Amino acid sequence: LRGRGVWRYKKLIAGEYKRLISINEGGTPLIRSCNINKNLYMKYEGVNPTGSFKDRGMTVAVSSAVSNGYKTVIAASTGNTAAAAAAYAARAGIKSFIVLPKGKVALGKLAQSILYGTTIMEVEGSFDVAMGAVMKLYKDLGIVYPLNSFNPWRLEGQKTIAFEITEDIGVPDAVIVPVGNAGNIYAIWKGFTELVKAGVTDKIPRMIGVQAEGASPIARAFIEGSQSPVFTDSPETVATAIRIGKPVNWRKAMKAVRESNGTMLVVSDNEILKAQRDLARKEGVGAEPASAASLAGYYKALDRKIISPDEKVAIILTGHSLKDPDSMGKAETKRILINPSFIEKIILEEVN
Ligand SMILES: Cc1ncc(COP(=O)(O)O)c(/C=C/C(=O)C(=O)O)c1O
Repeated sequence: LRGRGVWRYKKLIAGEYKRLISINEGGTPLIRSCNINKNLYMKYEGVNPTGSFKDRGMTVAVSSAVSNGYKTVIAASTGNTAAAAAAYAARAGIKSFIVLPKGKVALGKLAQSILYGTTIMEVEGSFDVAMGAVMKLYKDLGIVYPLNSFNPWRLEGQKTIAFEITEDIGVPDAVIVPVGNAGNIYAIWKGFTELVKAGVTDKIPRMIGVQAEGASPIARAFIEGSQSPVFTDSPETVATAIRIGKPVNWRKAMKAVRESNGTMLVVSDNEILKAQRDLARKEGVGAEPASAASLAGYYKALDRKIISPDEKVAIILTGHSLKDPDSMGKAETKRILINPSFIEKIILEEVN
């Protein structure tokens, strides 16, 4: 394997692997902002093989599955876990099943899952109905290997985001992560704590989790200071990747945020869509709405003086814009039907 990406850190990834299933995931660019704030860095996970950070966890989890003789993997998903599970299972030559909330998965992710040839099972209701079914099934059947982020090997892969950021810019003052099922914020925090334990670094960034207003059980609990979240059966947000009402890893997320002296923030769908346009139109970076929640969270953190403009901050852009064409269509831009002879006139009007 080339010396970049997730398996560059093989020695720091727990577990023994007879076989590595890799599509050269990881090693993603950390892009410095040029028009929002020079102290802001964007970890662009959209350039992973299936277009989201999920590939980092999937390479480890599927390598673990095949190394332990599993021939069948399963995952509930809002879309990105599904696409990644399908791709890595295909590469491993094993069968994959994904369970999706019917009609609630962004088009790009559904199309990917179809292309990769997984078996798609759709359920009525939210992602949480799918998650509940998978949890029950793998406990009862035992013949399928679960790929959701309660699977520790997923987190072993995703923690490499922390290693790469540290190699690029050192330990930031804060890291802002969009939170759905809540595995990723914990995995990234775990990565930073392991670097301190290994004596490589001497500080942990403040971990700031961002949830969408209509799907924010953990953020609300954190803000209200209550011990456990109030789950919802009907999460709602344009950021369909994080439209999760009963996050399985909520305890882990709370631990990461509390122990890093971080916080949780709630952002509205409008703030998410504005942030998505800002990423594209100020930085040239195309991200899906859930990813843009981290920029919306950055704006809110600046506004509330949770972060100061001169602090070094990394935001995790978890998925590519192509995942969710419908959300891009919500943006507006000038689009005119013209007679070709008018092109010069229009351009001269626009640029003068
Ligand atoms: C683009 C994007 N951004 C953020 C998250 C939240 O990460 P977690 O808090 O670790 O869940 C997801 C999660 C998606 C799924 O849970 C799934 O694909 O089933 C995502 O796809």
